[in-house]
Amino acid sequence: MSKPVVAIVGRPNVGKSTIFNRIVGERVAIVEDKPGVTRDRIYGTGEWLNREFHIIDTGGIDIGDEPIVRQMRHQAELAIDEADVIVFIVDGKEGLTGADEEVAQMLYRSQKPVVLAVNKVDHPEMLERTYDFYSLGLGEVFAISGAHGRGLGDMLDEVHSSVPQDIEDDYDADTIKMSVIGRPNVGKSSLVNTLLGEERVIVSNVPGTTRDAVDTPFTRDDQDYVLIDTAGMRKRGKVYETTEKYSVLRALKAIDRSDVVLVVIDGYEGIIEQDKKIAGYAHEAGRAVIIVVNKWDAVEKDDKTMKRFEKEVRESFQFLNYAPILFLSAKTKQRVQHVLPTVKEVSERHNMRVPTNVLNDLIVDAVTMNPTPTDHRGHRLRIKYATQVAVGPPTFVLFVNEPELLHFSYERFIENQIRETFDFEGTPIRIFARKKND
Ligand SMILES: Nc1nc2c(ncn2[C@@H]2O[C@H](COP(=O)(O)OP(=O)(O)OP(=O)(O)O)[C@@H](O)[C@H]2O)c(=O)[nH]1
Ligand SMILES: Nc1nc2c(ncn2[C@@H]2O[C@H](COP(=O)(O)OP(=O)(O)OP(=O)(O)O)[C@@H](O)[C@H]2O)c(=O)[nH]1
Repeated sequence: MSKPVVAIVGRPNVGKSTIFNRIVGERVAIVEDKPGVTRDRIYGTGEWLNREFHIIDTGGIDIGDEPIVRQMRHQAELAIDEADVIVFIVDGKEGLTGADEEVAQMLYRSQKPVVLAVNKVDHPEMLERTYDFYSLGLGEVFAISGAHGRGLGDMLDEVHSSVPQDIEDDYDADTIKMSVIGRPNVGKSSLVNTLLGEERVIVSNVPGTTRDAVDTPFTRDDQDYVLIDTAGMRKRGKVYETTEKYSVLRALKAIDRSDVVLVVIDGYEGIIEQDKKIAGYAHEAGRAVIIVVNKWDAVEKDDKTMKRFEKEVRESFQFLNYAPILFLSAKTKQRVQHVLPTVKEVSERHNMRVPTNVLNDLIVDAVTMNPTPTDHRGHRLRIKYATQVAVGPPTFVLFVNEPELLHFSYERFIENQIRETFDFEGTPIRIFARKKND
């Protein structure tokens, strides 16, 4: 199920980041605990009434040195193009401004669902400051205080009920949904074109999903695939589309709807921080991942170049240690024929199930080899049994005496044991501990 996208817009200083942090706060902290994964403060994941959503603070998208009103216009455009629901924040302390009115008109015309929130209403006696904002014509006005966390629940209820019903994907379960992501200019469009132009690929004209994205379904060797959001790669010439932060947003949305993600890096230019960030999202989302080193034709090579680059990839993307690496050239088509078979393989592993008895034998052996940790009180982790509870990605639950005793390093050890026994190349694995009393 794909997550709806909620965008926050509003003038500088109205409290967008404060509200963003309130909504994603704890989750960001959890994510940052994991090694190798970097997060910025503009995209986050929130959850309300059991539904997860992406949230973007458009104020953090750097749109260049422009007068405020123009920047706001770009931010609103971006929100209108990309979001399923827009949260428009205004400042109850300052009151209604001309810039607010201009943005309100754009949002109104877009016909996207808009939730209007008046921030900095820190005390009930300030409620009357919200009345002016009804004149914006956006319906209900939610009084909130980002600083005190007041009113956010009602606001999120409204966000929740404003999510359009038709954003689910409707591909059949056997179709492999894949996307090609990466920073600008690494060759994503070229790779897609080469893949689709390959012999024996039958591209169908079926339009994509109910969303604004344009997907490309095709068939190869009797396997149905769909390339998610290939139109998203087109440059549409809007100011914000050239910014780095925007390309992250596109990637996020595509990742969300995919089973398998091809993370493209530029073999000629090398790896930069932005590549890691984009790859980090694919990993966190639990998708199968293939690392594609493109433009390999342009690299001056000796017999060690590939090994050296591979080492660099492994060091830069430690959290993706399970991902196969393909060196290829979208331009000369060299080794592009390996892409779809690899996509199919990793997709199968992403959906692989391990029999419970085999899994438990493995755990017993693992514990014999490397005893479970104890804490400072001498309490030892005891794993009573394990079971696989989900696929896509394979997810295992260990039933234990005290879940807190399962530390990252032991979890990693168990993961490695699972990987040594079963071929899970290409897919992340999740392991959770649950308390089980005797
Ligand atoms: N009194 C009051 N102040 C708030 C509230 N929410 C945010 N502020 C303050 O307003 C100022 C701006 O908050 P930010 O969250 O940085 O605002 P922003 O809209 O993200 O600002 P930009 O990053 O410039 O776009 C800060 O000084 C906050 O402490 C609130 O609910 N009440
Ligand atoms: N030498 C070489 N050049 C390539 C290869 N693939 C793409 N290019 C070139 O790299 C440039 C960018 O290619 P695109 O396919 O537009 O890259 P993109 O990642 O889709 O770029 P954005 O749309 O900006 O995100 C173009 O000039 C391509 O011709 C390759 O395999 N080898």
